[in-house]
Amino acid sequence: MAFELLSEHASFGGVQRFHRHDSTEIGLPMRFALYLPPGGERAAKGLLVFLAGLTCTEETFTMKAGAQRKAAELGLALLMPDTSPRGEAVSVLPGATASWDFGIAAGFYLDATQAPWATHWRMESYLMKELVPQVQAVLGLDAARTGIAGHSMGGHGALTLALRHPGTFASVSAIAPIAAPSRCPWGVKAFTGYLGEDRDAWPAHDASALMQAQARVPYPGGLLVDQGLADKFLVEQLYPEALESACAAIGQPLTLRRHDGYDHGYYFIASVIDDHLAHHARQFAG
Ligand SMILES: N[C@@H](CCC(=O)N[C@@H](CS)C(=O)NCC(=O)O)C(=O)O
Repeated sequence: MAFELLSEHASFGGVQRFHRHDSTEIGLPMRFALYLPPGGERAAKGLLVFLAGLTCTEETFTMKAGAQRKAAELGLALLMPDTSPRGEAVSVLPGATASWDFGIAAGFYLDATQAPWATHWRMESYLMKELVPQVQAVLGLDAARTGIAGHSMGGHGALTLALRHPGTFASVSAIAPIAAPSRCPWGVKAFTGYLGEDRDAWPAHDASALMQAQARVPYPGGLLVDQGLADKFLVEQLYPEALESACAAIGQPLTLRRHDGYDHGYYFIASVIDDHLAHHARQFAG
């Protein structure tokens, strides 16, 4: 595997790196960010994959969440992938750049089945078969020390990938996730475009529907979800209550914290990120 190094920056005794690599699954070069705690690759006690939301790149969470301080303290590596394929080959596709909630920067962490997206919009296979295993190999870490988290569209990604790939992650958490995409405008637009109009294909990528369908408790160590109550997307797009009732129905422990006054943005993420890192580190240690 070849990760081209684009830049690196000392950070809290560790190093923040930005990389590019040729992705086989996407069929294009992809960028990602990787934080290594003090001691470097082989010193990391765990890996947290953090998936960002609509309009974001691999830089957004990396630069705005302030997660490196706590990651250094806990000895965690952080992997921040990009949110979709990019570049000339895909920006020419009709609809790829017309809106901020579909196409580029809106990959929804799934493999599209519909033309023209199915060729490159393969974010699930990219993460699960390519990027995460390659980074785990570099760090010498396995599933027992790998967690996944995300914000908004990335919260949807974290929850759905954790439920669709049992045994791949030790822990999962989300901040303001799109918890029931089949019933919100962002999700309906993305699923219609990427998965097609036949709604039978949608529940397999809907966190609340997936949770409801689990035969046994998938994450006995518990899920952590934070949601701001001044989030302008809460009522129309996020549906944390759907995830809450699905977890209750199958007995999945869930800590869903609702925070007065916090909006959808990175000031909220920065306010709760330390708790998310601690949530994952606790489960790696166990
Ligand atoms: N562009 C949208 C907002 C999109 C948005 O809030 N994106 C979230 C994820 S869903 C985000 O993290 N944006 C990047 C940022 O805040 O830096 C709007 O005009 O309302």
